[in-house]
Amino acid sequence: MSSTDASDLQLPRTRPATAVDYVQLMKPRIMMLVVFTALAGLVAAQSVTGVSINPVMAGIATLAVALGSGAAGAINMWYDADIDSVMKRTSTRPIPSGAVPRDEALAMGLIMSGVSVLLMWLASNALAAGLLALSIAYYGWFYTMLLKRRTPQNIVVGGAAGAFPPVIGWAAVTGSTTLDAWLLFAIIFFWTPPHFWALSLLAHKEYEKAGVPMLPVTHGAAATRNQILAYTIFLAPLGALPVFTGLGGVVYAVVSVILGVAFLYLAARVWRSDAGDAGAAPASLKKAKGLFGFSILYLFLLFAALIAEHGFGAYIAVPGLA
Ligand code: HEM
Ligand SMILES: CC(C)=CCC/C(C)=C/CC/C(C)=C/COP(=O)(O)OP(=O)(O)O
Repeated sequence: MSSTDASDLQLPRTRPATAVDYVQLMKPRIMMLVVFTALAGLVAAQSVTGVSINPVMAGIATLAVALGSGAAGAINMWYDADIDSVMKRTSTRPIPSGAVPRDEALAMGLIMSGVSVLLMWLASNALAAGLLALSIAYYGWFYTMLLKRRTPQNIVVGGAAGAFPPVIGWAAVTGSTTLDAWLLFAIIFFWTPPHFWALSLLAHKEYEKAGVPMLPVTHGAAATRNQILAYTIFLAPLGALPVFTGLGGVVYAVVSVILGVAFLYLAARVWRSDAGDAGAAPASLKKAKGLFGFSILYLFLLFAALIAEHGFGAYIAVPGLA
């Protein structure tokens, strides 16, 4: 099977599926961060614009983002079953391990996509629902089916899928988007390359085996380390930019500057190392792993600072009682 055609791979069921398998199909840990960034957009929009939505509706809109993210994950696993069977990291996923048949994962992904978009529409408005549909299609179709197997820029262009959630949260409140919402989009967009390429330095042999043209496979580890540093140099000040638009206050300013400096330090350590090269020192691989782990903490803390600053008070505000 060519790595650009996965559509007719058959993987028969070889063991009964458990609830855990269906949860895993939704990429739950990634879903949590996706939901968190959407929640930050929702909370910040209420605080900045003074518009508040019914807390039950806010809860349903947040649930819709979770369902949409899970749906996109299931569609990704349906299409990528051939790649996932080849790579050690992904070989125990529900489809390659023979627990869930591919067509079942696809059906689940499609049904959940429809339900999530409909829920979002009912709970908020057409713009938020449209943006949610766009991000599901962006990850499930554009990134997974068109970009991933074709170009080493796959995750740069495809990264936009994961950058939509704060904009969706913002739109769910106001029915529109502003520069601040797109600034949050830009932060996640420029965060994605260092996030993923740090991991790809450790996993490049696996991607090579699976025929996926990730940057270290096509351009080598040194070029990947350069790109990681370049994106981080751009991301660090970008992460602090909300302070200058009024979206971020003192808490956000302190957090974003500390996080930006730490990210730069860790990216520079990887840049100076031989991580990803043939016979790389174990210490270098540890540095790349450390950068990958920190990238997740970075995004979590940055958006936690936004939520802290704009306050859960706005999120739970009951119209008429505020
Ligand atoms: C094109 C974009 C992205 C790519 C290619 C990518 C790739 C990956 C990969 C390969 C892993 C390792 C998973 C594992 O070890 O099994 C991972 C982990 C993770 N990613 Fe990303 N990611 C992307 C975007 C995002 C976004 C937008 C978020 C959330 C906002 C995110 C959140 C996470 C989290 C929380 C983990 C750790 C949980 C886990 O290990 O499953 N990622 N990512
Ligand atoms: C609201 C909404 C629909 C959000 C969806 C966006 C979303 C879940 C983006 C995450 C992108 C992601 C985890 C890519 C993983 O790459 P991969 O699939 O190549 O990684 P893998 O090798 O682990 O499968």
